[in-house]
Amino acid sequence: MPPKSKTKTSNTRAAPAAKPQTVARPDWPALAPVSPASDLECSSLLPAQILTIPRLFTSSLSVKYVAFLRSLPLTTTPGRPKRGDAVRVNDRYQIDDQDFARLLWEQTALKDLITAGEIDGEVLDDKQRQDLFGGEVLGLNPNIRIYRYSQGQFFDQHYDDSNNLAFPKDDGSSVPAKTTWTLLLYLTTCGGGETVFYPDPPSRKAAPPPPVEASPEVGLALLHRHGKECMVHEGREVTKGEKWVIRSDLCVKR
Ligand SMILES: O=C(O)CCC(=O)C(=O)O
Ligand SMILES: [Fe+2]
Repeated sequence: MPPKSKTKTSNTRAAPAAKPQTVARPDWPALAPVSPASDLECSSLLPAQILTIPRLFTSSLSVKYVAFLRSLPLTTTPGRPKRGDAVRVNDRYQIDDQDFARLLWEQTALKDLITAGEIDGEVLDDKQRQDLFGGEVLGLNPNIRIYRYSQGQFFDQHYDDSNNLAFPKDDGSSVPAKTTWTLLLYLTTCGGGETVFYPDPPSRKAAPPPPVEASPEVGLALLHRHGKECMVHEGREVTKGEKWVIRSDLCVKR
């Protein structure tokens, strides 16, 4: 059952990423057709905390991906989470795939939109962009996670941690990096399944601001700040259909 109360759980975290599988890379379908960055917009759902890019994946690409992702060996959440880990009830596949992370970054409009730093129609300068993304953006975390939530499945309230990694460069070397924002790319529209964020009250005595909800939409990319400045959030129970998500993170130089 999903949580009844919407009160904030103080220190629940998403379980740390499991060790990437040492299996062959999936034969990911070509990332086409995609819309050019000039046809898309990056807007704030909550300024400096949550960004959205509708139609990052076209609907035909999303449909193609869902059909392909079904063929992957997804694993249903193992029973009880470890102490302190959030309850997540869904089917998941995870792989360390730097080539796919690079394609997802470069062949969709993501790289152009994020590095151009045009948000809500305003172009950020270098300093503003680095402040927003937590440093010099390198690309996407090679740790790719695929989620399928069927009816009744959900991801309980938690925070997402920032992780350190060695970010792979084209020449085979790597740069010290850390993750600063979560990327959720929704491939389907479903009943329920909203990703809901609970902003902190401005002071201890103030009433908590209303939650901010994002409903899964075909091809919609959502980015949210994580690590120290992560808001408590959850994936609400899916009530109809299936919710498919590709998850990665923005990486910056450490
Ligand atoms: O599926 C969702 O809506 C939320 C996923 C999430 O919070 C996570 O991957 O950490
Ligand atoms: Fe999360």
